[in-house]
Amino acid sequence: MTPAELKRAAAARAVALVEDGMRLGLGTGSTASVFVELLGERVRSGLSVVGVPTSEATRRAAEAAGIPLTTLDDTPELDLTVDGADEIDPALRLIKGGGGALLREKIVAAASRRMVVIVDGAKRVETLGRFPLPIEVVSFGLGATTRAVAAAIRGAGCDGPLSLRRGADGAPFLTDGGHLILDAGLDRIPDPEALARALVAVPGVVEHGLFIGLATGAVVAEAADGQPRIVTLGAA
Ligand SMILES: O=C[C@H](O)[C@H](O)[C@H](O)COP(=O)(O)O
Repeated sequence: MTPAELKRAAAARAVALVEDGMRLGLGTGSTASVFVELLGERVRSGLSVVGVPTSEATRRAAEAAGIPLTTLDDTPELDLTVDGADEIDPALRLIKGGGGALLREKIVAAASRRMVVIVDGAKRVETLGRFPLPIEVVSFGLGATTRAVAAAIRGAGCDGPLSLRRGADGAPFLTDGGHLILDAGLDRIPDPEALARALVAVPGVVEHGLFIGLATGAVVAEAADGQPRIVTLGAA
């Protein structure tokens, strides 16, 4: 089974959780984009929902799929957000932001009663940190902010290189909010809560990719005898 087939299986299972009239958060990334595509098929068959996209890319995909969109200004409380993740641990703690959408994703997840994560089995880890942790920062004061972030990371019992994310053209990657991303190669994050607290205390840090206490469930698609096997975690 390819990762793409597993992502599709997880997304298909999550689409079945959507009920008529729901207000949805629409995640970002390759797995969430399959969810948006499949949700669009249900909408075109008569399902009535509204969605808040977590990125400009998802906005474009949702519009193309015919999904009615709203904003958190008009719809400040959502019923369900479905989103991918870069890592998920047994406590449903996540690393997100590999695609740079972590800020809007976290705002949307926090506004949702439920957040269901859709991943292929390779994203499951015992300890978060193998995937570099994205940290969104403002460009003003980047040198000083980077030093302060490094100190916060060490203070939380972690260590590893910080690198400024760049696009394919070599220029610094800019998020939808116009910010920069530092990727922290930590390998292991023994205390994600402590690291999260330390990072948000640094002036210049806008958000980080640790999602703690936000996911209420997960749909994990694993390969078993050439077929996708769905494992659900939490309430999913
Ligand atoms: O910023 C991107 C998001 O957090 C994605 O949900 C995450 O990177 C997972 O993406 P994918 O489903 O493409 O692995």
